[in-house]
Amino acid sequence: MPVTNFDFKEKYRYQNGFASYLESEAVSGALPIGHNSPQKPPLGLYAEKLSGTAFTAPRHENKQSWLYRILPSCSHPPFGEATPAKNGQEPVLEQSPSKLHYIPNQLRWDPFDHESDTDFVSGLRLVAGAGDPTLKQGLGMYVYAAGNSMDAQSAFCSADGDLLIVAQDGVLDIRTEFGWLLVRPMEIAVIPRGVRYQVLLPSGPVRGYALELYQGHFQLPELGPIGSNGLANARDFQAPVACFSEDHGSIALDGQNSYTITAKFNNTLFETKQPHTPFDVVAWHGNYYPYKYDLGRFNTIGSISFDHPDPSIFTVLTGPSDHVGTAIADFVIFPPRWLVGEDTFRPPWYHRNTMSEFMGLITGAYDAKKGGKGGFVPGGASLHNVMSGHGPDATSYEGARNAELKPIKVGEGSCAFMFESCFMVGVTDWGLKTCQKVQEDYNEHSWGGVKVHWKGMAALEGEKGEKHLL
Ligand SMILES: O=C(O)Cc1cc(O)ccc1O
Ligand SMILES: [Fe+2]
Repeated sequence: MPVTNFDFKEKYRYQNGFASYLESEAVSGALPIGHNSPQKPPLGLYAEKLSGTAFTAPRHENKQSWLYRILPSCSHPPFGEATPAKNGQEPVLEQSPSKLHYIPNQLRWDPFDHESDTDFVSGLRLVAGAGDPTLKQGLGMYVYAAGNSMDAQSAFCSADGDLLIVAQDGVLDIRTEFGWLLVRPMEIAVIPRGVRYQVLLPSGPVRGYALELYQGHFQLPELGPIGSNGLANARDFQAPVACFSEDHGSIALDGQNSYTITAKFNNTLFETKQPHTPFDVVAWHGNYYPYKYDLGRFNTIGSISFDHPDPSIFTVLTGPSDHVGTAIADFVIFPPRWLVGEDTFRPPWYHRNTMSEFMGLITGAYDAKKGGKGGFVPGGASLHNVMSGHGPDATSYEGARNAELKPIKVGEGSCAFMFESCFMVGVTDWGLKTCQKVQEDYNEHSWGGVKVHWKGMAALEGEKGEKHLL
């Protein structure tokens, strides 16, 4: 049996702060003092650097960590093609632009099915995406559904990007090289490019959403005139503490290797087997590490006078492009909040956006869309691609148009979210057809009933006794 130190280490202790320079040692004395790579690192460990940016990236962007581990991560035979999952379920990752469907229609999905035969990796399904991980450009939008923990002797990693996981149903207990993250519904986690991890399901099946950012890293949005606090506060992000296992087998790469490492590389899965656990990091320091965040801690800001603000005020994390203010991907939430706007149509306005908007619902209902069968429901999704017109469904519009404008709290017990991207996204075959969740009557259901409120010129003339035509 692998010897672990879980029993005497508090498994769910975290270190707080966003993009902080952190350090953690599971055995005291494991971190070299004043050195990164001494001739003989303490306790017989290997020093290994994990870079999240080019070595020469400017200081304010530079991301890297030093890992002090029992064996270096290169100690494995070459990767080969991944063996098909035992249950025949395979992840859906295909993202070549020629295989994506670019369509101007508004799309909405019924809740994606729970799956019992999959684990987190085989249960990953690419729904939509843009760009190309080989060029470190673009993003992928996923849903996942898993009924099983990943094998205790396995790890997954992606060379394609940073994965932001939105837990919708069920708990993810994520073991990473840096330590453990427990991620419950209404929490998110970010696993940076390259970090090895294993997803366990302590309380049964899980379902959720994920966004892989092929380019750059997530950061907190600028706060501008909001000031120095608000939205997602840096101190509420939590990073793991070091936690390791001692099972290092024999160093020989002899074919008797028991630990499977699955690597996602250009949206293709590769696999190798090594005799030693990948979770052998005894200590680490740096600013490139996985983290989690409880969306309940979001400090929501809104209008206290009139008009519905842009949803950018709800940005939790942003993956910036090279063009200031234009995101490869924003992660935005719609948490419970007070609406007090005077003489204001309070739900989102009708609009067409140069950005694409993929939305999901973690729990509850969204104030611009009906729930219920055929509506926007938890575990489902919608996509309003570049310039696809959308807005409240007819019922929500009429309700808000006629509502008494007293202060009300919307979204009590609910949380929708949006992955907003500057790219036109293509939908996969799985997303459009195989999943069989696309709501054929989305347009009719939502906007088929929008009424004409325009009184007509004749009535206006009658009312005012003059022509309004210029
Ligand atoms: O389309 C949506 O429902 C998301 C959204 C919400 C909002 O408050 C303003 C703009 C917007 O795109
Ligand atoms: Fe929108």
